[in-house]
Amino acid sequence: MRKTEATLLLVDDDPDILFTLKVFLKRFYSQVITLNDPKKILETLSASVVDVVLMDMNFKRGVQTGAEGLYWQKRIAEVSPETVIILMTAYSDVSVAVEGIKQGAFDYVLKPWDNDKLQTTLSAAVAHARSKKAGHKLEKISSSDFQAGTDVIGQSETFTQTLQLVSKVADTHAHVLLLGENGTGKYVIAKMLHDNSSRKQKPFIHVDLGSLNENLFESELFGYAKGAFTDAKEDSLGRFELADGGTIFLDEIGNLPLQLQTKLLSVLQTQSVVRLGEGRERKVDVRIICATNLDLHKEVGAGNFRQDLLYRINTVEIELPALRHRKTDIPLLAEYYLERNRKKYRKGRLQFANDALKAMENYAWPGNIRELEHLVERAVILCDGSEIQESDMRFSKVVAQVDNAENLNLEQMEKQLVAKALRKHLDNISNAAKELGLTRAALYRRMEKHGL
Ligand SMILES: Nc1ncnc2c1ncn2[C@@H]1O[C@H](COP(=O)(O)OP(=O)(O)OP(=O)(O)O)[C@@H](O)[C@H]1O
Repeated sequence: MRKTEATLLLVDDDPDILFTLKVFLKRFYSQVITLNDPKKILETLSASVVDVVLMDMNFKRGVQTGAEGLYWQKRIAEVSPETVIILMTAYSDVSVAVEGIKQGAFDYVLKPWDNDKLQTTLSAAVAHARSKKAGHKLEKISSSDFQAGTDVIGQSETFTQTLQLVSKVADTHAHVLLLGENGTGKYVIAKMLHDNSSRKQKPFIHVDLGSLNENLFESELFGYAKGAFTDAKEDSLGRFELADGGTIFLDEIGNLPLQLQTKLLSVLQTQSVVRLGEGRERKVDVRIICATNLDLHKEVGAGNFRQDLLYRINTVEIELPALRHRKTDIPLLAEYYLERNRKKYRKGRLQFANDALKAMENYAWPGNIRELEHLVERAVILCDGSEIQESDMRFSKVVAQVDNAENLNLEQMEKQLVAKALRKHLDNISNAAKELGLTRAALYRRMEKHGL
């Protein structure tokens, strides 16, 4: 078994407990440090990057108040805010551990511990430590090296809660359903779930179900045997088999026609696929993550989506907030994309004027982060001076009214926006899609839906 790259720090005054824990945890984690004296915690944190501290709450014989544990928890948070803390306590002292959680500890473990439960808690804590680090990169925004598409930006309360949920479920087998408007980061979060799971060394396969027609659906997902149809010159693996041992991300699942939903359900039930033109079942070990911008519960009510399929895929539902509902993240994201594009287009010093930042915060962002990304990129390209003004941002006027018009029928609003973008770009799909913050496939689907 491959060990997870993570450093754990175990603190307990009982050497036997430290020894037993260390022997067990060394099987799973690359580095396990032990301390029998909490006074050495701060020194250790300054010498090593510690992902998770697992700490007893009482260090003096006969003292069971937990006050020491709470004290050290606070000190750890001050010197190493990215480190995640798990408290260890006896059953009789759970109330103190709960107080620790209120003060920011990730979780607590009861003594005597159960090895499986301990390992589950620790792996969730390690995943959480990773997402904390990802969020923390923000503070280094002007100096960090950006890697296209890999940073997950956001510190608002709403988004932090989402990340906490992500870290809790990442390293489990739970099927996850990601909900949220276009461009809210469903793909990014799906990848994050995979990267923080024990499947991370195996493939992450993305399938845009909305762009597969009925003919392609089976051959793409389940594969085919040579001769299954005219162009099938040789055997071919489907996406499920490609994802074996890893994760398959079924995007736009809400757009899957009913007859294909039945086929997908059968794969999920049997955990096996049958290649087109072949009789035998092939077992696959795949974690399923699905995403949609539709309200699937409503779609079930309307008879457009199978309830049994919904229950198969939504063990955990994670709702990604629209950008207009995480306003404090707008300047962070804008700065992030400004810096990235400034480097990409080799521009010198460049910053947002106050009016541009204000306008961004007040804008409705119907295309969410993808729209912001495109708008900032365009502004960086077009801006001649060293300050991006509101006028460089080119917000869509109709879109700007969306927030005030939230009570209006969203379908009508969407139709209006799509029609306007098409008119403006003289039916050029790529440009209209870019302006709306949609993929070309997503725009086509909306055109079809609204009969445009
Ligand atoms: N938290 C984030 N920090 C930085 N960039 C982000 C974040 N979330 C999303 N993005 C960027 O926003 C864009 C859209 O994200 P993504 O494709 O994950 O959204 P989506 O919800 O899957 O969209 P759609 O529903 O249209 O498929 C991507 O370029 C992505 O890199």
